[in-house]
This record gives sequence, structure tokens and C-alpha cells, in this order.
Amino acid sequence: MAPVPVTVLTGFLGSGKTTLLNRLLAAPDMAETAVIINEFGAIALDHLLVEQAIENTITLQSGCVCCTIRGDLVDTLLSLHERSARGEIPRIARVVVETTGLAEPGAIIQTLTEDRVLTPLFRLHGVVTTLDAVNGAAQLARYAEAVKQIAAASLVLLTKTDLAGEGEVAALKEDVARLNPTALIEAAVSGDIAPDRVFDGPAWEPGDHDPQWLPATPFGNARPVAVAPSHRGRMRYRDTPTVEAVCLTLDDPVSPEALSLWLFSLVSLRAADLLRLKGLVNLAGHGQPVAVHGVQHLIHPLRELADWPDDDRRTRLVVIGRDLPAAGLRESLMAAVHAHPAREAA
Ligand SMILES: Nc1nc2c(ncn2[C@@H]2O[C@H](COP(=O)(O)OP(=O)(O)OP(=O)(O)O)[C@@H](O)[C@H]2O)c(=O)[nH]1
Repeated sequence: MAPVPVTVLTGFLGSGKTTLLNRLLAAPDMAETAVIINEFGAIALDHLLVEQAIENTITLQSGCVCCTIRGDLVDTLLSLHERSARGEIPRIARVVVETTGLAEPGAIIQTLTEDRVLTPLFRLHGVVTTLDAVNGAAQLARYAEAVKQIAAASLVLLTKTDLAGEGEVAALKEDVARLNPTALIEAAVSGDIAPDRVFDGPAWEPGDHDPQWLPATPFGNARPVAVAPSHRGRMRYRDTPTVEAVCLTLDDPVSPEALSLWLFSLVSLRAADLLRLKGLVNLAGHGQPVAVHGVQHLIHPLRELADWPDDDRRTRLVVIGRDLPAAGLRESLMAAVHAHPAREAA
């Protein structure tokens, strides 16, 4: 049997990986897809935010897939293969591995291309990197992970181009072409792209004569791939142990005013250090949970989900930031909750 193609879906925090996955998985011919989601932070939320009822969704929670759980990735894939061969789960036509937003995809690629047990069964097809058109340039300038994610891509999907100016998008495309002249660049607003363009798109390890692999800009213009000159000497995440995920929970429903106040104060005071905010909120007066997403200064409109993913009705928020102490975040949230308590249900 031919090895099952694996697509690695990577991209910096908040760049739209889960949104893309949700859209793609809704397509009827995606039914035979197994999804492996790796999360950063003690509260796993991503698999709750992937709304499709996909039988083969697996969450790897033991850490960032790129460094600590290479073994887990191999074990998970092998177990998928065995269970599928035994008929316990349906046939698997493709696998998507969604990395954390801070992952360096190199180790995953190495595992998928070099592990002797794995490679007869699974084959790396593509590395798809989402890049936020609003925050992408700043992230590339500041975070080596963001640069490495672009450098590893066979396909770069520009997200949030609906929120960015034309000039901004054009400049970002140039940055991408400079970092990775071989990657195909496409726009995908809120995951709006045909699945075959993502999964049958440019292969990560193409044949020598695959025209898609040829550089979009001449190699003569290319700068070193791993770290572009403008990023050299900048702070690297790996050298700063202060980026961490803080998890906040609230047992009782929170009023919309309290949530707005907290989000507003967080963004006005600490946007530069707020790498990512996401959560499921039990908003007073709403039967359904509300998903909240933020990336630096950009807080996306709240989105009501169809239903709670499980019996847990608590508000769960994950804040990934630099020097954002857990105690301060908790205090500010509680202050907002006390300033605008939720009204008792009549
Ligand atoms: N306007 C707009 N919003 C988008 C687009 N793509 C994603 N978003 C929003 O951006 C926010 C973050 O998207 P996610 O899909 O959760 O991002 P992610 O890459 O999975 O985030 P992490 O799990 O933190 O790495 C959500 O509020 C999305 O609705 C887009 O193209 N346009």
C-alpha cells in the first residue's frame, strides 16, 4: 500500500491554522482525514475549537510537538495505522498534523522524512504555513519560529488579507519570497481555499522538474533562509524563557461588559507582549459558548459556537505572552468581573 500523505499545518500563534482546518474539514471529500493537533499550554482548547465531528482527531498535549514529543508523533501515527488496518477506525486517506504556533517544524519534518519505521507507512506531502497579513511582518521580525515556519513551507497561505492594506500584503509577499523562494504563496481568507489546493498542492519534497517548486523569484535575490539579515541579533524566543501560557478559568458566567473591559485593558496596556489570547467564554445570557481570539492588538469579533463541546461550562482562557505574569492577569480579570457582575437570571 502506498504511504499515507501527511500535511504539516504550521504558522505563528493566531495566524489562522484552526480556522483553515475547520473550513477544509467541512468539505465532503475530507472525511478520510485524520487530524493530530498539538497544543501549547496546560488547557487544551484547539481540539474543542475544531468544530467538525472528526472521529480521528487526536490531541497531543505533552508539549510542543517540535521538541518534546517526536516519539509521541511516531507512536500516534503508528497506532493510527494499526487501528485502521484492524478496522477499528475508518480508512485514512491523509493525515494533517497541526503544530503549535510556536513550533519549529524542522524536527517534525525530519521525523516524517527519516524515521525508518514511519516512512514506509506515511509520507510527508506538504508543509502549509499560515501567515497573518496584519501581524505577520512584525512576527517575522521578532520571532525566529515565525521565520523558520515560513522557511519550511511548501505553501504559504496569507490569512487576514481582508483586514490588511494592499501595500502591506504586497510587502509581506516579498518578505516571504525572500525567506523562501520555493514556496507557493496564496491568500486564504478565513480558510476560504479549495482543499485540493492545500492537500494536492506543491509537494514538500518535489521532483527535480516540478515547475511548482521552482522559485517564485530568482534565487539570485534570495537571502539566507533560516534567519534573514534584518532578524539577526534580534531577540529569539528560545533565549527568553519568559514566553509562557497562562490559563485562567471562571466558574460563573461572565457579563459581556466585564469581558470587554478586560480585553480592552489587556490590549491597551500590553498588546506588544500579548502574543495570543484564546478561549471559550460562558457569556451571561448566552446559551452557547463564545470563542474569543486575539493576536497582539487585534481582538477578533467574538464568535458564538453552535454548542459546548463537552460538559465543562467554565470560561477557559489561555493567554500566551511575554512577561505577562499569571497573578496580574488573574487580578485584572477578577477586577473586570467585579466591576461588571453578571446579572442574576430572572
Ligand atoms: N478577518 C479574518 N479573521 C481570521 C482569518 N483567519 C483567521 N481569523 C481569525 O483569527 C483568529 C485566530 O484564528 P485561529 O484559526 O484560531 O488561529 P491559530 O493559528 O489556530 O491560533 P493558535 O492555535 O494560537 O496558533 C480567530 O478569531 C479567527 O476567526 C482571516 O482570514 N480573516
